[in-house]
Amino acid sequence: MKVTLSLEKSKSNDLAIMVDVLRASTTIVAALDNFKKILPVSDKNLALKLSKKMNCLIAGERNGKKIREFDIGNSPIDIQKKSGEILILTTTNGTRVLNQIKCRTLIGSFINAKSVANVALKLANEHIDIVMAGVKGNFALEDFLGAGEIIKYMKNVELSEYAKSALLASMNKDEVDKAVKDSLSAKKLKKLGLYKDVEFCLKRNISNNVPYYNGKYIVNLKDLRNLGSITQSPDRSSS
Ligand SMILES: O=C(O)[C@H](CS(=O)(=O)O)OP(=O)(O)O
Ligand SMILES: [Mg+2]
Repeated sequence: MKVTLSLEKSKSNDLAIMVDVLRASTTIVAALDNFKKILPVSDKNLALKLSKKMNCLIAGERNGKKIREFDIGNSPIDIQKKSGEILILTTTNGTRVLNQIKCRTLIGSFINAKSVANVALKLANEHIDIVMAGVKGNFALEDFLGAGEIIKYMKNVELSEYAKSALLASMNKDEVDKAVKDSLSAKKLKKLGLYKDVEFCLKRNISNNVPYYNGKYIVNLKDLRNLGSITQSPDRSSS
């Protein structure tokens, strides 16, 4: 099994794991405790229109700040106080990057690293590409270290040098925590009074949820019973 690392766009036709530690991936993992499925939307006006038409909760932000007309922002802590059938979500990077990936896609973070690694190894045929969301096309340290945390749980795989670098960089938990807390994304969230989200996003393996994006919705694969239905890449021609 080959494991590679990319920024924004995926190099795999087999399986991708999208990582957006601060905060979209963490919010998506946390939201699946109380929502059946999540509709990731890239455009905020479309998201608002859909939420009215489908009469469901809408969450999202731009540049870290809650979008004014939305019910909540992109906080993994706040989303745990809500529940429902469908959640509509749009964020600055994570949902946009998700909609650009054409192969089967899981969503990973620090809070579900072990579970997403295990499911990825069961689902992939030969190539897992971990796709860092980054920030508006730029490298984001927290996504690199989050990818490394996931790779930690992938034994007997062939790592690219990029993937190996992420693994090496994520070995020391205290150093990882300090680096993420000092990251540009974390500093932005701290300025917005959202530092508690940063601390939450650094918790290790508090969730077994494994979000899977089927080209329309994000659903939870945690009990593995659904695996049989997703052996092939979804048809994303319409998205
Ligand atoms: O909502 C977030 O924490 C970030 C905002 S920004 O990228 O730091 O401006 O968005 P996300 O899509 O979760 O990376
Ligand atoms: Mg981010």
